[in-house]
Amino acid sequence: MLASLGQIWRLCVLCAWRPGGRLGIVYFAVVFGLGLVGVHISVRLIRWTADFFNALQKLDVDEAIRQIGVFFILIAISAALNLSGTYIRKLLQIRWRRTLTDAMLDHWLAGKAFWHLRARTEFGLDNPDQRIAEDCRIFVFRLTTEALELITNIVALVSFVAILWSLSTFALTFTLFGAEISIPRYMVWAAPAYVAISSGITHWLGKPLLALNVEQQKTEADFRFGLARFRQTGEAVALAGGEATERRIFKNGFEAIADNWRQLIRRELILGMFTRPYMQTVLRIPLFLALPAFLAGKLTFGGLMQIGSAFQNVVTTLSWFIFSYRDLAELASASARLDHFVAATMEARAGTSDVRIEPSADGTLKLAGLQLSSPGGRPIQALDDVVLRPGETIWLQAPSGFGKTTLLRAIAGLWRHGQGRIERPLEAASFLPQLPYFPLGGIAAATVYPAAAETVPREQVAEWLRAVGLGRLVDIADAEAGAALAGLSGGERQRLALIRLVVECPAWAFLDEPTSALDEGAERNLMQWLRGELPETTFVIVAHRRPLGLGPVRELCLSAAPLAVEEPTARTKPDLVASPAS
Ligand SMILES: Nc1ncnc2c1ncn2[C@@H]1O[C@H](COP(=O)(O)OP(=O)(O)OP(=O)(O)O)[C@@H](O)[C@H]1O
Repeated sequence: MLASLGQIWRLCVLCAWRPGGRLGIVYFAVVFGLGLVGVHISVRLIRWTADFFNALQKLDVDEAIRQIGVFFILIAISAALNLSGTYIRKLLQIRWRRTLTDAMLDHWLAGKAFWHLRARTEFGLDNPDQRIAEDCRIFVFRLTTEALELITNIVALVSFVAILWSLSTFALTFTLFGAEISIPRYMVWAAPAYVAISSGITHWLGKPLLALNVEQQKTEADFRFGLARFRQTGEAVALAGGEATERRIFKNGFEAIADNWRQLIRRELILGMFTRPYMQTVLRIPLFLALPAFLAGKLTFGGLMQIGSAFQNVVTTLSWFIFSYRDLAELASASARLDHFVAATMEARAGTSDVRIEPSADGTLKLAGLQLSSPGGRPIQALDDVVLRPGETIWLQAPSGFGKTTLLRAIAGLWRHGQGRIERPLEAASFLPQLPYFPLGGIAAATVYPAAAETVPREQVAEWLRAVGLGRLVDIADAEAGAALAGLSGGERQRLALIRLVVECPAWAFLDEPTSALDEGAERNLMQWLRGELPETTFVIVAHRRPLGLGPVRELCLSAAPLAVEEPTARTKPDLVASPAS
């Protein structure tokens, strides 16, 4: 309980104290103010109940008609308050959802936490995308609804108890085991006692809902992610004929949803078996309790209805916890997931590493004592100390799985597992991964990524596209690129991605198998064009064959780390072969 309150508080600070979120506090105050006026109207309605029923008892037609008019005015005000309160609350919800989503995106992107969190194993974080999209929505929606109701209910409770106190002047007198017992103002004590017992039962019955809600959100997100991933990898599945396997995976994913759902609805049913009759009886109980006083002539008919109405309001207000239990459980589970998300991103960012990255004083790239390993500690690659000088073109080669990509990740500052020192020039470096990423948007946006499409002149983009043999994309450079990009061959994608280097114009470019899908002629032409565009750039290229078209190449050969590759012929001694420039 205290842990949940702490989580909710931390998230509230994220919503309300960020730029754009503070105005939400004003909205919150306005909705709260409207809620207070609403409480006042409810109090007035209790008095109206007495006036109206007393007029009926006295058969006073004029007064009864006047009270009907008063009733409609009160209801009209109440409806206006309710509608305007709901409208402003929704404005508040979108505002705080935006600030909370911004905060979560900041946490996810800062310090490349998203990269460290990409596998759920290391930090135990599942579906970060769902936490940002869905849990932020649930949290803000539930928070603004439940918190406002809670505060308004507390104020309302004070008002209604005061009325009940002033009306319950009579005592309940009865005989128990020969002793006469009298409980003064028993209507006032009956209400909290009734609700306290009921709340205890509700909490006892509904407690498992919290864990079940968390699990439900996780299974739903896993299923959705599986479908989205399938959409992206459809071609591989179609070619492999993997539909039956995919079907089985989806079936298992949905079974996990359905299994948890069954447990959830069973638990809700058990809770409902208590809360449903409670909701229905709560409106009748006060009449039964006040009946002795009415029959003894201590209350008028109007007084009976008024006290019944006051009691109902007290009990309904006190019962907020019971009625809202399911929603509160949802708020608590969304808070727990978001809080865990924030903690995991902070932990991922703060993670220390024995692979030290330091600025290089002389513009060279130095690797010293570098031994990278897998997250589990298995040595991956071995490399003797080496110095790479500006202006060189370096070909980094080794058999598959020896750790070439991992080395580039370490140089980029992403890979933390292992030890050693990397001295890097401070100037901008560009990294091109094996599978280039294409963002949503037009061809132009995909071409100049990560720069924004608007920052590069259209004619320039067209010129580059023609230069790499993709002139046919020029006419649709601004159109939605989805279909056109899906139709690009592997080699065409690599050509498109290489344009990005020209946009960035880096001092150092680290390329991971940039031309693996191109024939030698196309590779030579493309790389000659690239060298012409980037005469000063130092290229470090991971490839299985000697890069063409970039002039003299220095070859670095990565060797297997001890026990890194389970082959009978694997070398056990690290060795580095640096051939002279050729
Ligand atoms: N996140 C990870 N967790 C565990 N092992 C990993 C992880 N990433 C890479 N590895 C392992 O590290 C080793 C080196 O992988 P890497 O991708 O660097 O090889 P590579 O030389 O680039 O291979 P290829 O030429 O096939 O692309 C492999 O055995 C791989 O399974």
